[in-house]
Amino acid sequence: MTSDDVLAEFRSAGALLEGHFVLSSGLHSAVFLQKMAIFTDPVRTARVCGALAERIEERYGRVDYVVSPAIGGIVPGYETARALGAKAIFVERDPGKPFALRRGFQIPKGARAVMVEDIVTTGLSSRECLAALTSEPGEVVGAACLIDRSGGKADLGMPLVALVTLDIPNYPADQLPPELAAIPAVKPGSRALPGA
Ligand SMILES: O=P(O)(O)OC[C@H]1O[C@H](OP(=O)(O)OP(=O)(O)O)[C@H](O)[C@@H]1O
Ligand SMILES: O=C(O)c1cc(=O)[nH]c(=O)[nH]1
Ligand SMILES: [Mg+2]
Repeated sequence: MTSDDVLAEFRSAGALLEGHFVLSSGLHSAVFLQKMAIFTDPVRTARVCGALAERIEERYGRVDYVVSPAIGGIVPGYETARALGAKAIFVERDPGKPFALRRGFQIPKGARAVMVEDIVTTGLSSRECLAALTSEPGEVVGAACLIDRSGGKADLGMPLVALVTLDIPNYPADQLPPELAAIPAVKPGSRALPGA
């Protein structure tokens, strides 16, 4: 699947939104990739995650576990794990707490794990997910995502395989371009904003 094919999936699913969005990082953007519009369609999700699994296998070889950050990472993590023949687990957080593995999830000794994220913007959620895995007995061999919207600039401290790389502008709240400031902002994701 080429980048254009993946973007065509996002477009035809209605997942490419334009407006004024507050992202998980607190940055603002005129573009939002509403991945849930993809994940509500299991057949489309299998197509896209199957392509990601191929890239993961090419880059990292055998993968036993896929670990994803909740909520957005759970469905693509599961579907990518299915295509890889791996297990799927996720990290989640209690309000105000860091990501953690719960529910008896672990990466056992000798297992090779890949962190699968839906969208990477600043890489913050991915880094927080990886930080929750450092004391696991198994090895995290790399990271992957459907769309890296940082233009390849996000630093996860380990290799990142992206199905598509885009460079989409983001703005701090006090540096909005006038056309964005003129539109009321919405915050689609699950991370609480500071002070909320
Ligand atoms: O690279 P970053 O700057 O961290 O941004 C990307 C993150 O933002 C979204 O999660 P969000 O916290 O909005 O919640 P969700 O997973 O419930 O959609 C998305 O699922 C990524 O996890
Ligand atoms: O940075 C984010 O929070 C983010 C951006 C995006 O395009 N899609 C998404 O689900 N989250
Ligand atoms: Mg997320």
